[in-house]
Amino acid sequence: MIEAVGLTKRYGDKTAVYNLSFQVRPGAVTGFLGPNGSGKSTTMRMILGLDNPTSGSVTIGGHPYRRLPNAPRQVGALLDAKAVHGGRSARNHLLSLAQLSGIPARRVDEVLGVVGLQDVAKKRSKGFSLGMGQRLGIAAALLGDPQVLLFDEPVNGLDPEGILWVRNLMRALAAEGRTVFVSSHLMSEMALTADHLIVIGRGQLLADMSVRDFISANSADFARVRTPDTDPELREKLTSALTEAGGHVMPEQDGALRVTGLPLPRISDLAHETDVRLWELSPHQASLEEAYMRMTQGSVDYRSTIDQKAGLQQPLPPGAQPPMPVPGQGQPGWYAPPPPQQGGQPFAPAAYGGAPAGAYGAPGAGTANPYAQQPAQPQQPAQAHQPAQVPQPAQAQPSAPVPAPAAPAPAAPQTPVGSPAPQQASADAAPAAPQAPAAGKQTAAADAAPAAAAASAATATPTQPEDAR
Ligand SMILES: Nc1ncnc2c1ncn2[C@@H]1O[C@H](COP(=O)(O)OP(=O)(O)OP(=O)(O)O)[C@@H](O)[C@H]1O
Repeated sequence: MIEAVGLTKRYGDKTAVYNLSFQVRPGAVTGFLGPNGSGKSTTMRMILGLDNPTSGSVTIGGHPYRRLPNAPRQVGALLDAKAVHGGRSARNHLLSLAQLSGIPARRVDEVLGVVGLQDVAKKRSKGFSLGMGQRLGIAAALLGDPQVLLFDEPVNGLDPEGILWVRNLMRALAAEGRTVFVSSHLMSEMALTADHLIVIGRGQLLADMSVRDFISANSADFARVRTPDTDPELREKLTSALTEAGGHVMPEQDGALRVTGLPLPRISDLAHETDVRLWELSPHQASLEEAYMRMTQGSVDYRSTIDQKAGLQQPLPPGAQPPMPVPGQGQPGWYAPPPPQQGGQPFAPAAYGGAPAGAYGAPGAGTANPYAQQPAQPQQPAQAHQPAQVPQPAQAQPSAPVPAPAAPAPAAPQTPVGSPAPQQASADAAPAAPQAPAAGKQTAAADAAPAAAAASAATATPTQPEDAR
């Protein structure tokens, strides 16, 4: 179990993490969510002993990482997949990590197979795509068969098959009783992968609850009502009747109505009484993304502005109107989930069918390796959001966001890990790191542990303390 108590980290006058307390329990996938710059990576680095807390503490199995007996064999992590020595082959990279911790070479080949890189094992990693690099980082995290795993944006750059594979991997690892802590900006993915969520905003805890509770607490159920497209008057008539009855009606871009405040039978009765035919009346629960937007909208530091294209466009002629928003492409200030079955509601994992095969439940074991033919297409990680709004009044948040500290310093943190390799300073630290971090990837944290990279991936020790689980 990972336990943070009053964890605070300041960089000069920038408070990256403030008074954060939470537990990450074994046997579940715990998602770690928060807007850009909210402190997720900083928190993970403190968990791994790469940054010292300004105050508070964080332990794994009751010990700070640096005092964990044989830490590399208990904790695996993927923090920065790009931080590898590009001149080394994937196999040699893993081999060097394995040798540090006495892991047999055959384990290297095992994890290469688990992540689907066996066919490119001898290729230099500098030629790897983003997704292939992520797979290599995940392989390094798995190398030691650790009980505690941390993944910072593990699906970044993975293709759909890779995303599905990571989802199954995380769930399989948790099902084996391991502690799995994973950050992601992909809400739809988190909804399918995580059991529990820890949400932070501006370094402070916003929520610590199950995914189901999080969605219930931060969204309102609503009904979707559609009247015949052929008769717009019916829509107006029904809107008036529903509003008079105390309902809250919002038009959706495709012409349907989103109704809150009235139960479905009442909506049906009102439609009947006003002689309005319905083409649809369906119950809906908001998605995790919508609930997340609602919770974190007050904690977003970096927001897009409208691109005015100053001096680059002809002004509109007098009397001309700017183009209307295109249905389905969104419009500022309005966030409506897509219609059901088109991404608005998470697909049930069972929909993917079939038990995953292979180690850690990796699907497609034994199938052709896509990397032997062509690299994976990187995909956009987090989307740049317009400030999202949902048509419900904001819910009370469990805690107020941290008062905005000093001017934003969006410098991305760098980690010295090429593998999961958190550094270790204790006397029982693993030998010095065999890998030279990629250029520019040296630790930026002045208080990072001295170099003695303990590959987070190391063989499982038969004497792992139970409390490390
Ligand atoms: N070494 C550092 N020195 C100074 N400021 C830092 C350092 N590391 C992080 N910060 C700042 O701390 C804040 C939290 O950063 P962090 O990288 O932990 O956020 P994050 O939630 O991981 O963001 P993202 O989702 O964009 O990866 C940011 O404002 C960042 O600029």
